Amino acid sequence: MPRNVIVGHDALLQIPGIIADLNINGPIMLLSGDTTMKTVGAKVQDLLQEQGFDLVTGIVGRITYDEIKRIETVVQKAHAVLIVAVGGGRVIDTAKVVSYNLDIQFISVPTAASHDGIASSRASVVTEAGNVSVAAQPPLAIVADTGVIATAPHRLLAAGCADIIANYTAILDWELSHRLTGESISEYAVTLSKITAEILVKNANLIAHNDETAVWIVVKALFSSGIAMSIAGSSRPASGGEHKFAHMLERLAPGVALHGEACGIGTILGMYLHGGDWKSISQSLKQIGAPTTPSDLGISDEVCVQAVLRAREIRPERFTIFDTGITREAALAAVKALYEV
Ligand SMILES: NC(=O)C1=CN([C@@H]2O[C@H](COP(=O)(O)OP(=O)(O)OC[C@H]3O[C@@H](n4cnc5c(N)ncnc54)[C@H](OP(=O)(O)O)[C@@H]3O)[C@@H](O)[C@H]2O)C=CC1
Ligand SMILES: O=C(CO)COP(=O)(O)O
Ligand SMILES: [Zn+2]
Repeated sequence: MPRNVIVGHDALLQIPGIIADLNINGPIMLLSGDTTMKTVGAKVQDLLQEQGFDLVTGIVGRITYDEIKRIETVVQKAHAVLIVAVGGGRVIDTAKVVSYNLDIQFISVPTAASHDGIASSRASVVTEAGNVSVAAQPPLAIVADTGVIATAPHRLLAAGCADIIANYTAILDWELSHRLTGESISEYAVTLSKITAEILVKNANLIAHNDETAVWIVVKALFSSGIAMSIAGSSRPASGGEHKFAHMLERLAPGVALHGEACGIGTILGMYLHGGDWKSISQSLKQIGAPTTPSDLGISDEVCVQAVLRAREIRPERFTIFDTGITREAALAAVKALYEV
């Protein structure tokens, strides 16, 4: 669990103080993304350098095992003793794995409320066989500056909400697997994951505004969902069939959707296949401003059908509704239903 969680306006200003309290003895590695390095990354760099910290910077690319190895080498060459990760989910996940492998601490500084990996002890790594969920280091501290995050495009905030709404089907899938395959389940993780999604949906009208209140609500939900994953010791409470669909969609149509956007569509499909209230999932996503159909993403229905049919190829050991022998006709019907709301 993170030791320090700071969420609020101008939270970035507290980073030097947090690091000073650690009494570290050695350089700090600041990791960021291509875009975020030029804005928030540069701001954090200035703040730390003004306080005299010895700083090395690095840009993180696509999160693959090769990229993780590359960053590990950079961190080792710099003799860095702490990582400060400033960026979206990709940057934070990379820092989590690198710090775990090198046994050093890291601080999570999300620049967008776009994913629930802000606090979790898991990371999602892209491999040839699809995304794998690996054990990683939870952050020592989380610094979420609501002022900064509110300036990110609304698309990112909506994607974060969709990543939380995915908890509904992630839990249904986990319970299904518990009943059918005897997979062990954690009542605490299930309850926290469900409540997180419910609170978020209850506040959907506030989130549509994209102001600091909205960011505050979403960041708290992302944090809470990450803790559910840490309790479970796996991403199960927040990642079921809808995530397998999303990871397959990313493979079939790379870069067309943000992670959370693909998960949101996967959640409607998963809920439809479970026979649950998929229309209300779709309505909540629409209210928040997240995409709900393939055409919203600018892809064909057929790609979406293929992602439904091939979702079971991702992490086959994780049993979900997408692993129950879905026919092409059923997949077509599910994708068609996306346009009904
Ligand atoms: N470990 C876990 O439990 C979880 C992990 N994930 C993982 O997280 C990733 C998804 O996270 P997501 O954040 O959507 O993806 P990215 O980290 O790829 O970020 C998406 C885009 O948003 C940009 N961005 C970030 N912040 C800002 C900002 N303030 N202003 C403008 N642009 C910004 C990034 O720029 P830049 O070029 O700087 O990167 C990037 O281009 C996936 O890899 C997913 O698997 C998701 C959920 C849970
Ligand atoms: O994205 C996640 C939860 O939102 C977890 O990632 P995985 O699907 O890779 O386990
Ligand atoms: Zn996710």
